Amino acid sequence: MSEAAIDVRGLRKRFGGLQVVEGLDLTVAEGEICGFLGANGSGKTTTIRMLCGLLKPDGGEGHCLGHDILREPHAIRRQVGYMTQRFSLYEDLTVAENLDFVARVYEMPNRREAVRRILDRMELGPRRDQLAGQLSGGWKQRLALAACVLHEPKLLLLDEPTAGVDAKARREFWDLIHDMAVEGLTTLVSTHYMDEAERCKRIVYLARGRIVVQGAAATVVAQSGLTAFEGSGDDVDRVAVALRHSPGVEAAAVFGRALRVASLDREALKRAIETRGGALVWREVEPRLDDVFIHMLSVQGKGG
Ligand SMILES: Nc1ncnc2c1ncn2[C@@H]1O[C@H](COP(=O)(O)OP(=O)(O)OP(=O)(O)O)[C@@H](O)[C@H]1O
Repeated sequence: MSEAAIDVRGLRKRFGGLQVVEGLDLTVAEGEICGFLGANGSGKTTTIRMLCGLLKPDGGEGHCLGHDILREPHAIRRQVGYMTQRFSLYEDLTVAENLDFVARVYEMPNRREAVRRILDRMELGPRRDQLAGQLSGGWKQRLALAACVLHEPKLLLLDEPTAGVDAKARREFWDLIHDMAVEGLTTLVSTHYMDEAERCKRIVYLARGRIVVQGAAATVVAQSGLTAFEGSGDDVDRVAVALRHSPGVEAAAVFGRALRVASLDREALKRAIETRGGALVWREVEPRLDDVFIHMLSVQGKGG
């Protein structure tokens, strides 16, 4: 069993009257890609900032990369690459100049070689002399990632790194994360995208500053207890409206000519389909990760 890169217990943080993180235990193994999920405001960013020593927890203890999170935040910061939601690049500097600047901040020996290596690694070489401000969203994120890993951190903390980036660029960004995991880099990444959650070895779901579910995506789905049905036909939108307000139906979503419904209450869901399922052709399907998250978000929304 590999050593844990992150191992914290009972983390707590309060802002004014708001308890944002409340007794959070988290272990992430070395080389693991761990997805951090949860509704807006559930405490993901706050946790990430406590882990990398940017924010002092009110309580709790533990280690990040073998360093005590309370006593050795500086040592942790040196070995962590942190990409914030609003990563700022110097738009009027070129790609290479931005990276050279970061290398200076980290006082890296042999800066020129380090920048050349990372440009190659991230396939940014052909864009090295382009102004950062003129890059597309996907390339900007890739440059931001390059800047985060330039000093060869052991842990990457990525806070919604691909928000607003197109599907191809997002997929390539994740390919890079997986390539680096092979070399032993640990990643904790917050995301609201289900396809990204499915690319993590393990996901951790946060609600009101506590972990409520964690495990491999397939395990989380299998343990959810949800039943899902799919109906197909011409009248899906009208049937969706009718079903959405039926007892026992937690979610009803239209995908093209298919209507997907899910519930924890199998019998109530079947009754709803029988009475309000219209002329659609219905079949039971496997629940998916998005069904599970919509379920958890609705439970939270109802104060559960
Ligand atoms: N410095 C701060 N001062 C006061 N309140 C804060 C501060 N930082 C965060 N909060 C509040 O703490 C709560 C949790 O915020 P946090 O950014 O950790 O959530 P999140 O899960 O990352 O959300 P999102 O998915 O929207 O990024 C929010 O209600 C936020 O407004």
